[in-house]
Amino acid sequence: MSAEGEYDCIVIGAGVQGSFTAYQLAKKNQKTLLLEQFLLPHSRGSSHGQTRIIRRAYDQDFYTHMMEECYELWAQLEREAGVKLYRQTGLLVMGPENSESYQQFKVTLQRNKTPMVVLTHDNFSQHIPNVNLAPGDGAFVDISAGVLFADRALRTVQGQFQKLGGVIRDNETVTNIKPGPVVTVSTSAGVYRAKSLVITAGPWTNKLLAHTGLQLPLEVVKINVCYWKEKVPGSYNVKRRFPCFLLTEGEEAKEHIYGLPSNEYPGLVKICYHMGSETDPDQRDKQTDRSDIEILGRYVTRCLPGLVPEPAVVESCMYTLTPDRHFVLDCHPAYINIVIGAGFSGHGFKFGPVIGKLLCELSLGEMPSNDLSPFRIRRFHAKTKSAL
Ligand SMILES: Cc1cc2nc3c(=O)[nH]c(=O)nc-3n(C[C@H](O)[C@H](O)[C@H](O)COP(=O)(O)OP(=O)(O)OC[C@H]3O[C@@H](n4cnc5c(N)ncnc54)[C@H](O)[C@@H]3O)c2cc1C
Ligand SMILES: O=C(O)[C@@H]1CCCCN1
Repeated sequence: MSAEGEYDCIVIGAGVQGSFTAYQLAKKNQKTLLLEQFLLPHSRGSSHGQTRIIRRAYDQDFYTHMMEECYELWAQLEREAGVKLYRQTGLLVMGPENSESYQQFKVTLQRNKTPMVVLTHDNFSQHIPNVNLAPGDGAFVDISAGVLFADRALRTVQGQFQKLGGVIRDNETVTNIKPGPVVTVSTSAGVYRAKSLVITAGPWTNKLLAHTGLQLPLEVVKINVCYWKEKVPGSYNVKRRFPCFLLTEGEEAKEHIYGLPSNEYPGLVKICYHMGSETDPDQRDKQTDRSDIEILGRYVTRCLPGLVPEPAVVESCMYTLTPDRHFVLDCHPAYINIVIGAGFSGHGFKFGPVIGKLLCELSLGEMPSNDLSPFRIRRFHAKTKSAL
């Protein structure tokens, strides 16, 4: 297609997944439009903030496998744009030695021959000062893990997309989608047509899918992003090689507690709980539940004695959860030229480059370069409410 307002592909949502998808499409010479409801950059979705964890440590092989290529794609983008997007810190994984969840993480890394170091109670504090390893807990370090500079990554990939001729229209909300061999997308500012459409709308996915007669079992929750003050400045700093960490489960909680070394805000360590309470993405801050902060406070008191046990700064972010916490990467069940990337369940940032590649392949009708069976819509079976 060549007339103005006509594209090969339209991508809705300029978070990490939509931005990487648009970039991959432009790399394949597709005339691509990336639509975003808010002025960029913004902090209303799931991709804002300075940092995210990147890791190979997972409790399922398919994620660890996907990360192989993904690390290479991150490095490729760094080279292409001449920016640093990743800092290696290692990821300290801790959890009850005999629990299924901790063992799954450990065994998955071992099976995949991922570089790792197992720590013992005897040598733990020598390697990781200022952290108390609970009695009965095991610990190991995923060596290649680290921190991604999230905001910078988003700016970079959007910039590369534009350099390839891609068009970004921000401050433009998609108000309607008319499926067909040529998809028509109406926004607050105009009407566009394309051969294919990719929906990567994060917490707003079901609102957009309603125009296509599909609803997915997604739950949107607000996460309190907490920063905790170091009693002695620098003691948990990235420059002192303090790692990212992940507690698979613990005395305080069933869900993960995780943290990143102090870096973006001097003297403050980011530690969060991997769960929140349900929210409407348009009224996020009406959700004021702070029970996660109480859980974190108890954990900090018990295990991180060098931190003040109440957060100095609390920011907000949202997860879009699927029932099994695996992503949705698939074509629309009724319209093959509408592709959906959703439900990243609080762990999708690190996969951005590979997800962009996969969604691009789906929208071009190519054979996906990864096995997408864990991510297909049909796994929800009866839970998928479809009016089709
Ligand atoms: C606190 C927190 C910590 C996390 N930590 C990690 C981590 O350490 N490692 C990791 O890998 N992942 C992590 N994640 C998860 C990761 O950040 C998300 O999986 C990822 O950002 C999801 O990106 P997205 O593009 O799907 O969604 P979003 O970033 O929400 O993007 C969707 C975009 O679509 C736009 N949009 C929606 N509707 C419309 C419309 N009608 N018209 C136009 N535009 C529209 C929205 O405005 C938004 O910009 C974390 C998430 C949070 C919240
Ligand atoms: O994706 C991640 O690596 C982190 C781990 C813990 C929960 C939040 N996300």
